[in-house]
Parts: sequence; C-alpha cells; structure tokens
Amino acid sequence: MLIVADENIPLVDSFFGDFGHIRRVSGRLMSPEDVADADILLVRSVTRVDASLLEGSRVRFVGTATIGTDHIDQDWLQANDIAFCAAPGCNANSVVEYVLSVLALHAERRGLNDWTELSVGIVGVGNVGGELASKLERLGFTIRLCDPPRAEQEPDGEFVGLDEALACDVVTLHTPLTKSGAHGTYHLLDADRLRTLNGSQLLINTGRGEVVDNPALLDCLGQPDAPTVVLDVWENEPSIMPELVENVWLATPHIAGYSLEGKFQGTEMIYQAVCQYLGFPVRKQAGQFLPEPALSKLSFTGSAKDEAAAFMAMRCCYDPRRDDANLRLVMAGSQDERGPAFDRLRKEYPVRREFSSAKVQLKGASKVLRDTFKALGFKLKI
Ligand SMILES: NC(=O)c1ccc[n+]([C@@H]2O[C@H](COP(=O)([O-])OP(=O)(O)OC[C@H]3O[C@@H](n4cnc5c(N)ncnc54)[C@H](O)[C@@H]3O)[C@@H](O)[C@H]2O)c1
Ligand SMILES: O=C(O)[C@H](O)[C@H](O)COP(=O)(O)O
Repeated sequence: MLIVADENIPLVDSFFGDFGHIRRVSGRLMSPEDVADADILLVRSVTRVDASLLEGSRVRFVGTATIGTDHIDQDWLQANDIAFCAAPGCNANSVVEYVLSVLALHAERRGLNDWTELSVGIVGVGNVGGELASKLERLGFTIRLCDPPRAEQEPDGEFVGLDEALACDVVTLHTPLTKSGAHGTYHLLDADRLRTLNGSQLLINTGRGEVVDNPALLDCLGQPDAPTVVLDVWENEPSIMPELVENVWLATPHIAGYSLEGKFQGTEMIYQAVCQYLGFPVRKQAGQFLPEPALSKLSFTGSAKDEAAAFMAMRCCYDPRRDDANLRLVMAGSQDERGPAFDRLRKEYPVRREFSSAKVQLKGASKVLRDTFKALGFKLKI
C-alpha cells in the first residue's frame, strides 16, 4: 500500500509506518503525478484536493489532519467513492489558548484592572468557539454567541445576531469558510460590517482569512477610530497583504492551532479513521509520543496577585508577540521571499505546549486564583 503524505504532518512514520510505504511530499506543491499511484492521501490545509489533483489516480481514502475542510471538494470525493476524514476539534484547545493569550495581552495593554470586564462576541460556536465560550464563562466574562446554523437547530439556545456580536468589546471569529448556502461566511465581515466596529473594540480572526474582506479591513484600519485587530489567518496565504500586517496589532502566520498536542491529535484522528477504513485495530495514541515539556512546573507564592499571576503563567507557556515579531521580520524582506517565508515560519514552528502540560503550584492562593488557573486549563499541583 502506498500512502502519500504532506511532509508537514508530524508522526506519519510512527502512526502509518505499519500500513505500507510512505511518500512525503510538499503539501503546497503536491501534483497529480505525486499522488497517481497512492492508495491513501494525507494532507493539511494547504493542498487543494479535488478532481484536478485526483482524477485518474488510485487514491481511495483522503484524510486531512486539520479541522478546516474548505480545501477539500467533498462532493467530488463522494461522487467518486473516495472515503474522507478530517480531524474535527484536534487543535481547538490550541486556538482557544491563542485567543486567551491575546485577551490577556489586550487587557494589560488597555490597563484594565479586571479582564472579565470585556464582553466577548464569539462568531461560530462549534468546537473552537464552544470551548472558548465555556472557558470564558468559567472565568466570569460576559459572552455573546452568534451561530445562525446552530440557532436554527436549537431554538432554545441563547444565540444573538451578528450585529449584536459585533457590538461586543472583543469580537472573535471561529466560523468555517463556506462560499454557498444560507449562512455562507466568505467576506462575512465586509466593508459595511467592518465600518460598524470602533476604536474601543478588538477583532480577532483565527477562522479562515477569507471570512474577512482583507482590502476592506486595510481601508477600515486607515480610518479614524479604527478597531484593534489581531489576524492569524489571511486572504491568499501565503501571499498575504504586507500593508495589512503593518496595520494590525498582532499578525501571526496561521499558527493558532499549532500546539504540539493539537498537531499530534490531528495525526491521531486520521490514523484512527484509516484503521477503521482498513479494518485494523487502533494501537497507537498521540499521548504516547508527546515529549516531556520544557516547562513542566510553575510555582506561585502567596503574594501572587490573581490576574497578574494567571497572565504570567499564560505568557510562560505561550506569548503571541513572538510569532508576531517573526512574521513582521519576514514581511520586511523582498516581495518574492515573503510567501515562502510565511510557509517556512509554519514548517519550522517551534514546539509550543498547551497550558495543561505545566503543573501549577499555588501556595496560600485565594479560591479565585485557583479557579482562574483551572478555568484556563492548567493542572493544579495539590
Ligand atoms: N487558525 C488556526 O490555526 C485554526 C485552527 C483550527 C480551526 N481553524 C478554523 O476555525 C474554523 C472553526 O473550527 P471549529 O472546530 O470550531 O469548527 P466547527 O465546525 O466545530 O464549528 C464551526 C461553527 O461555525 C458555525 N457557523 C457556520 N456558518 C456560520 C455563520 N455564517 N455565522 C456564524 N457561525 C457560523 C457552525 O454552525 C459551527 O457551529 C475551522 O473551520 C477552521 O477553518 C483555524
Ligand atoms: O483547520 C485547521 O485545523 C487549522 O487551520 C490548521 O492549524 C491548519 O494548519 P495547516 O494544515 O495549514 O498546517
């Protein structure tokens, strides 16, 4: 059996080595010749999987080690009897931790005494948005949930319309990219919607770049009273707009979901689906491959102030400003180099561990502080 896999999927040999021969190729450059003789194709979000890649190939199973599926022509796969699986939720917690880290930095930058004063509008309340909502609720934030497809299915759910979500202090986007249907998200935030945001608001996009009209956003950022913007995802990756990078507060190269846990779980989920497809038992788990984290313990004394201690712990695990600085550095390079450099930052992304990998010791801490750490996902040392 031949398995063709994107070279950026981690642990391919460990998970799939027993199934047959593995050919690793560049996901961005994957061609019909690369996959023609494959039985199984494993991709990430940068490979468009459709008739132009697979027509006439031997491929019978496609797996994407990602949450997003907008790069896959699922109708064509189904029509051609090719099995498909994605990895729903695999890196949801990683994205949630990215958003929480951004919120903490935003609160500090704004000099807020209490970050939970911020109201947060979550647009798209699935695996990522739902997990974010439950953590924010536990932390005591006021949240507004906008998810029209869910609102239709759950008439008793407490959902708001997009305009109400867009009126919150923080607006964070977690929808898939869809170009058709009653609730298509392509340019969901167009020039008109962007105009409703003001200088006291923070807009975060970690969904897909095309959900926000990027030229309109650039225009909006040039107007007085413009919102603060954080972008992890961009239109036309990897050839993103350099002017937009310059004008947003934090700019990162589509790495919100790049915790080691999230990446390993992505591979594990497609492994499980391949096992089921082939009728083989599941013998391996992502957890068995996770190395010991570089930061395994954090200890706070009784003098730790509630919010400051939590922010310090979050920053020790992940600080989005480092990813922002690295992207700005490469965007300052020549135009031809920017696209490859965007991809290189992703390919060579340093190990980032989730909050749960660090055990936190709190000596003489208040119940509020203990609850805050737990709500953020840290494990408390008894
Ligand atoms: N930046 C990253 O690294 C990263 C990582 C993971 C996922 N993502 C992106 O985030 C998206 C969301 O991930 P998820 O796991 O929560 O997906 P999900 O499918 O679990 O949830 C998406 C939610 O969005 C809702 N939705 C659809 N159309 C909408 C609309 N017009 N307005 C409001 N809500 C709408 C759906 O009903 C659903 O509840 C993915 O599709 C992917 O594109 C990005
Ligand atoms: O959809 C997802 O899971 C994320 O966007 C994921 O982090 C994308 O990573 P990529 O496949 O581009 O490496």
